[in-house]
Amino acid sequence: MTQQDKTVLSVHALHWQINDKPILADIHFNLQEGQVLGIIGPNGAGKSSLLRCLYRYFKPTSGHIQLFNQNMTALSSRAFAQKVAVVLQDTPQHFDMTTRQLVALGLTPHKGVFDSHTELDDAVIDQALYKVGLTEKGAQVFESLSGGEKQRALIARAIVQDPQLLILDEPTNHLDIRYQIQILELLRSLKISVIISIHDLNLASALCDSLVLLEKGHLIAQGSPNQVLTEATISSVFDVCCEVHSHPQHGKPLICYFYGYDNDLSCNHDKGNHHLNVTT
Ligand SMILES: Nc1ncnc2c1ncn2[C@@H]1O[C@H](COP(=O)(O)OP(=O)(O)OP(=O)(O)O)[C@@H](O)[C@H]1O
Repeated sequence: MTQQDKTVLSVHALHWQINDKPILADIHFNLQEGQVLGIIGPNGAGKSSLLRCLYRYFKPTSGHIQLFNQNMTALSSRAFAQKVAVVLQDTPQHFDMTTRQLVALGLTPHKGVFDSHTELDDAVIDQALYKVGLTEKGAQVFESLSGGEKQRALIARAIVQDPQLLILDEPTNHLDIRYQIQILELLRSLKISVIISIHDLNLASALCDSLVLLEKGHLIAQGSPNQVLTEATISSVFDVCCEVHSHPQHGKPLICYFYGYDNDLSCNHDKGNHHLNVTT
């Protein structure tokens, strides 16, 4: 297989604007097969807008997105849904639907109009519920689940969809720390290509193969966590003081933040001696 064959998604010179207001400018990156790519950046940087372009909710103003070396816009909705699953932060309300019924919706793109529900379908749904730790919640009404349980149910639906590319907008939002780690490790274990937007930089460092850092709609850095998560870049883009160490377990960047932002602050990077110029 050539390197080009292994490129799942290729974004080139992507621009998106709305009401003449540029939101994304000249974004370009590639996603390789089986990799987890994290989209990071401050509030309003354009992470969700970029993902919306990738799952075809927004039409880019200009630029190209190729999925498996094919122009993404050329795919039918059904063909797209067979390849790409999406997990969003704000989901439409699914009144009266049980968790199991919601997860079963993931089968839809692979079913013909007259195909019936099979024992194998049930096994696939059981397996997905088990993977996200919701075996006991299958019969419960989806809307009555906690925020974190809903999030995990939506991930189970995406697993059932059996996509080649999974796009998730802040999948760890409602999750406690154990489930944040567990869900991201689960996504890695699926061995499919994944794009997630994520706020927690330490989680992004630990569990993403590569990162794309956005600021005000521009691509500031991309590459491995070691390449992107430097003290200078983090403090400039996120306007915080920090030190970056090597994580004792996996060796990737571990970011320690400094506190005291109520007043004027300054970071002294030159001396590697970060301090806040305030009394707290
Ligand atoms: N439909 C829209 N109409 C007008 N402005 C929009 C629209 N969608 C996004 N924007 C603007 O685009 C910018 C980027 O928003 P986006 O939601 O993509 O950022 P984000 O990085 O996901 O932010 P957050 O971390 O806060 O979720 C924001 O300034 C937002 O107000």
